[in-house]
Amino acid sequence: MDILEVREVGKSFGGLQVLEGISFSLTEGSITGLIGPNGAGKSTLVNLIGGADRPNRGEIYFHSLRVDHLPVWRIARLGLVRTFQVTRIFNDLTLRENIRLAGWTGGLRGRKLETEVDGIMQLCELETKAGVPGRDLSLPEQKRLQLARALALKPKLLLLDEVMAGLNPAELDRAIQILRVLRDRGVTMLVIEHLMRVIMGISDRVLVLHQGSLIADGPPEQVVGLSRVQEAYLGRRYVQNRETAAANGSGGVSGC
Ligand SMILES: Nc1ncnc2c1ncn2[C@@H]1O[C@H](COP(=O)(O)OP(=O)(O)OP(=O)(O)O)[C@@H](O)[C@H]1O
Repeated sequence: MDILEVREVGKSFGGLQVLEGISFSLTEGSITGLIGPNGAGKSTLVNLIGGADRPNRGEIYFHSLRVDHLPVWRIARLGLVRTFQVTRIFNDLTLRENIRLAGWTGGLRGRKLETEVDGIMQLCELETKAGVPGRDLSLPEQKRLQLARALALKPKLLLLDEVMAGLNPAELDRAIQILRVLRDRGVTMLVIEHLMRVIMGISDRVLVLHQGSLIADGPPEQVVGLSRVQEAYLGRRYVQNRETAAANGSGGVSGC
């Protein structure tokens, strides 16, 4: 069953057309990677889906309910939650207070709120940091707190905007593992990420944006092998050289 439907969405800023004719659906319980070169329109698209901005054209449906005119807080209460590229946490509050505040904003109270916070800290491997102020957390801990805060809003669909940037390989593996657990619990995810290792490791499907249009949609291995996707990332000349090298039997370079 589809949890999200984006129908012919377009967005411009002044005279700049940033997104045009974007249409796709997300199946419940899936992880979809959203990739594309810098400036392709990925964050803008996620802003529109999460309600932080309005499309100029088209419609967005969450569980068949039209949401593109609703405020962020109402969309979040429906279970459509996004994280931000830049970590947004409260430095003066402890880690636990940061998560509790998010849960409170999402409508949880009393014992239910505390139990939820405990479960999220355990999942995100943050229990030992419960009393540490936001400002004293390491970057990986701040990233996991960002995810934890989003989870406290009880998302059905989670929009993750580059939550793994700056993590080392071991921390990436941990973060990927957490996302897999979330999927097993039924959370649908749309993941913006420049790290192909992450995209290839967790996505059931990959969407590719280039200059405001969707240029590919399919299983990860298939999508990264498409020459139009490699051209978008690496340029036409690079792809032509690579194809010539392959035809001459001189090997190739792995794409993207
Ligand atoms: N509020 C805004 N006003 C004007 N132009 C904007 C605004 N937001 C985004 N843009 C422009 O829209 C285009 C797409 O930006 P966007 O941030 O969505 O790309 P992106 O694919 O997320 O890039 P990156 O991978 O670098 O984060 C860029 O040309 C950007 O400068």
